[in-house]
Amino acid sequence: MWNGQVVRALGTMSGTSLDGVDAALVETDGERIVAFGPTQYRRYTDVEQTTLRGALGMWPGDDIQAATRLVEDAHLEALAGFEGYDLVGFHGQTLAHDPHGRGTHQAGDGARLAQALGRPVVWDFRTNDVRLGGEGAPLAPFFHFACAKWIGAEMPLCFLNLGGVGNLTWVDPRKTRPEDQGALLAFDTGPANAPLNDLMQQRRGQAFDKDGALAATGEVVAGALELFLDDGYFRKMPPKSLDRDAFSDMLDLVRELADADAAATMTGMAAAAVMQAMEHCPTPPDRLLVTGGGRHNPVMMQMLRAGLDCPVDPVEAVGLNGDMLEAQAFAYLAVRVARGLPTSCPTTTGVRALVGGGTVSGT
Ligand SMILES: Nc1ncnc2c1ncn2[C@@H]1O[C@H](COP(=O)(O)OP(=O)(O)OP(=O)(O)O)[C@@H](O)[C@H]1O
Ligand SMILES: CC(=O)N[C@H]1[C@@H]2OC[C@@H](O2)[C@@H](O)[C@@H]1O[C@H](C)C(=O)O
Repeated sequence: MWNGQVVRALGTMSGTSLDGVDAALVETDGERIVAFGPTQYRRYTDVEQTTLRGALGMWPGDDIQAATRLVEDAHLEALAGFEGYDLVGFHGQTLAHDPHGRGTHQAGDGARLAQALGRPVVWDFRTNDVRLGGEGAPLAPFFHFACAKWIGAEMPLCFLNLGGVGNLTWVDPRKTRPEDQGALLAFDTGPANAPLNDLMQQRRGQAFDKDGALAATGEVVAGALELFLDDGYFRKMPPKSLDRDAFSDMLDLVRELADADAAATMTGMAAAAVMQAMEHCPTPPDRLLVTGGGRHNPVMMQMLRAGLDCPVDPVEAVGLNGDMLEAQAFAYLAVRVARGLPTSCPTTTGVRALVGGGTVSGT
């Protein structure tokens, strides 16, 4: 399908923070980014968020009909305003991720979306990778490689996504293709915003620590931070990936702390996980470009800047859109799947061979 042609692809992402659906248009042939197009955000209501939260950890066959329906309907609303696109990359909502056990589960039926939209929909991006022994995540790295080319980078650099979970991609833009040996190294760094959000919900009834306001008034408690960094995940060599709630018991580490110190310490944990992760880079990167909601948190950004040897900037510094990068990634990956190009490789997910993840529904 579309061999070598530039197509207008719409990508969607409903991330681990459960805040809403991002949708973005990318013009690409599946190799080169030609242009970025319009974007759209459709927030989940509080009721919808509660339903999704209740479905976390569930698998196909469990009682997830309401969650699945609302994910599909929210996507249809997010996509309703777009015109003139050729196909859709539909990530869905990850409810459970256990790549070495039960697999990986993204809620939402791409075939239903294809029928409703009258366009081909590429979906279920992670299962093929897991079947071939991969982590099934992260998948954005092949897109990060294209972004590195798009910004004209000449030396190795890193992309860091600070979503619910953090993930890091080291890219060598001197390579020709993302699947070339030595072009990419990628993995999940650890928890980023998800446990901090859970803390804010428990202690303050707020969805997140806006602008790091609470953390800014507290102190990082070294003992709790050390216990956190003792976790075997940080010593594990990449590739490696995480479920949203893999570190949910880290809330116990700050249970005795006052709210502000607890928020500062959890922000410090997210930053420290990234610092540990940077040790795995094959060569020191020229710079670290940050995407995802955590780049809006000045306390988290300041901690990263203080702890790393390279410049740390939001991706906006190079003209990219940090709120939409993941949605754009799934637009790009959809075109790769449609063209039969790989979307992951041994150094991004640990998969045994190059694999193109995803099912194409509709014509
Ligand atoms: N102004 C802000 N101040 C502090 N934190 C913020 C701000 N804006 C967003 N965030 C954090 O970013 C989170 C949303 O990030 P993002 O949308 O990248 O997550 P996601 O895509 O759902 O996650 P993932 O990439 O893990 O799937 C919010 O839940 C919040 O914790
Ligand atoms: C299983 C799953 O949905 N993982 C997400 C999650 O959110 C961030 C991190 O954990 C990353 O591994 C991945 O998403 C991004 C988009 C990825 O696959 O690159």
